[in-house]
Formats: sequence, structure tokens, C-alpha cells
Amino acid sequence: MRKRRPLEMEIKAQAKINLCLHVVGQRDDGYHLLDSIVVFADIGDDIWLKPDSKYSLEIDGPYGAGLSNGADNLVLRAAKIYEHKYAGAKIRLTKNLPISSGIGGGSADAAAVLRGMSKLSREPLPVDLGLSLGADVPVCVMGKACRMRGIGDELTPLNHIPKMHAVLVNPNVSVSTPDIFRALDCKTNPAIKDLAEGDFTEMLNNTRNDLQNTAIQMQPVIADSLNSLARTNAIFSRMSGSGATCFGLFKTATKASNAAEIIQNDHPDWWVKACVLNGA
Ligand SMILES: C[C@@](CO)(OP(=O)(O)O)[C@H](O)COP(=O)(O)OP(=O)(O)OC[C@H]1O[C@@H](n2ccc(N)nc2=O)[C@H](O)[C@@H]1O
Ligand SMILES: Nc1ncnc2c1ncn2[C@@H]1O[C@H](COP(=O)(O)OP(=O)(O)O)[C@@H](O)[C@H]1O
Repeated sequence: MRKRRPLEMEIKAQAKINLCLHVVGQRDDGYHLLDSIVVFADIGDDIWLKPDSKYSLEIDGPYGAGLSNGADNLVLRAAKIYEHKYAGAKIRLTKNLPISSGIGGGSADAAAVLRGMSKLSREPLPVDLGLSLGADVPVCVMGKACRMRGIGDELTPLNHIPKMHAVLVNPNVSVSTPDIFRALDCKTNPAIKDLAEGDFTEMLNNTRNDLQNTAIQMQPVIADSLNSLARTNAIFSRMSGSGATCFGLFKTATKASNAAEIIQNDHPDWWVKACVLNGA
């Protein structure tokens, strides 16, 4: 018997973390060529959707107030890719992730909607479908650890990346991705050298986030976030994407949650979350 098609979907839009981000060139259209190791956290935004007679978006959650529910929202732009199939969709977005924070909240939301719409419609979901919505959308559609190259459109799954306990820290400042790319001094840095198996943190020490120094110059509080992770004995810390969110890696879940508690107590106005990376 044919399985009944679900009438509505609930989907997690997982935060994206760039464990490293090398800027290795620039295309004639201005987009930068990247070399990045990307993983996903077990925390993110929540999306509920259901086909309807028109497109509508309701937003709630701690960061909902900072976001318009108009046609420019990536959630609606993603849903409308299925306009040929559905006259509309009723969507609710619970915005838990800070906006413009280097952890791809908008891209993850768009990817989650594409995934949901493709399941509802039983249409296959090509990973590159999302590129028109943003360079980070294909990797979020893929949703698992991978090496990301090109402008974000060349993806190679990575199977040897361990599950990691982490703390994400955002000092509640927004960083504009185009502004950071524009301000870079050097756009032709070396690619990731060695992805050999072995001690993963040691391997990360040989990689970089080429946007980090420029982001710190624009928002010096990012250095404070990194210092807070170092003070709580993170075994590795770095900024994700174009910032301002930084991640720290910890040996155990308890060490991560203790560190998160200390940082949050010291900085009640920061966004601080313990989570698991690459755990799915
Ligand atoms: C930097 C990264 C790293 O994963 O993450 P975030 O900091 O946004 O999380 C991404 O490449 C961001 O992807 P995304 O946020 O989808 O970018 P888009 O909307 O396509 O582009 C926003 C702007 O960023 C710049 N941009 C983006 C991607 C890229 N490879 N080169 C660029 O130069 C361009 O100026 C572009 O106009
Ligand atoms: N659903 C959405 N969530 C977050 N940002 C969105 C969304 N739709 C559109 N945007 C816009 O996308 C831009 C970057 O969003 P975001 O994905 O949060 O950045 P980053 O990738 O740096 O974390 C912001 O200017 C924001 O207004």
C-alpha cells in the first residue's frame, strides 16, 4: 500500500559551524572562493509548515523580533521555489539563532524549508537547488559534515570528523558578511593542506578562519568571546563564518555545559549555548 503523504512538517534548521574557513581566491563577479570544513550543531531554529492557499510566515522565538516576515525572508523565498506545486504554504519560524552571526541561521532556515517542501511534494531535492538563495544554502541542504569549496557550491562529505562537545558564544553583535569580505587585505590564501585522519584538534590547528582578524578589527568584542572560551579551558576555539559567533571545543559534555554556565554568568547579555557538533 502507498504511504500517505504527510500534511504538515516540523523541521529543525541546524546551526552551521565553519570549523575553518580559508579564503583562497575571488571570482570576477566578486564572490570569494572558499575552502572550509563545515559541521552542524544539534541546536537551531524550528520550522513548521503546511501547504495552504497562500504564502504566509509567522515568526516567534528569542530573535524573531529582528526579522521581517516579508517576501525577502529566506524562508518564504525557499518555499516559493515550490510554487509550481503548491499555491501557498503556512509557515511558522521559531528564531532561536542570532541574526547575521556566522552560523547560517537564514541559510539553515531556507534549507529546512526546501527539505520540508520536497518531502511533502515527494519531489527530489538537488543539493545545488538552494544556491540562488545564498552561497551557504547548499551546504545546509546537505546537512552533514563536509568540505565546502568554490563559493559554497562544491561539497565533499567528510566521514572521519568526530562528534564534538562545544560552546557557541555570540556577544550579540551582528556582522555583515559582505562588509567583512570587502575589508579583507588578502584574498588569495593557501587552501586547507592536510585532512589526514588522526588527532582532529591538532589538524584544526593547521587551519585558519581568514575572516577572523578582519571581523575582530570591526567588532573587537569578538576577541572577548574567544578569550572567554580560552579562560574556560576550551581545547580549541575560533570564530565561525564571518562572525561574530565563536565556538569552543571541550573534551566532555559536562566540561562544555560548565563552561557555558560560567561564560553566561560573566556576560548575561551574550548568547551562549552548549551543544554537540556533528552528532547526528
Ligand atoms: C561566510 C559564510 C561561510 O560559510 O558564512 P556566514 O558568515 O554567512 O555564516 C558564507 O560563505 C556566506 O554565505 P551566505 O550568507 O549564504 O552568502 P550570500 O547570501 O550568498 O552572500 C552574501 C554576500 O557575501 C559575500 N560572499 C558570500 C559568499 C562567498 N563565497 N563569497 C562572498 O563574497 C558576497 O559579498 C555576497 O553578496
Ligand atoms: N529566515 C532568516 N533568518 C535569518 N536571517 C534572514 C532570514 N531571512 C533573511 N535573512 C537575512 O539574511 C541575512 C543574514 O542572515 P544569517 O543567515 O542569519 O547570517 P549568517 O549566515 O551570518 O549567520 C540578514 O541580513 C537577514 O536579515
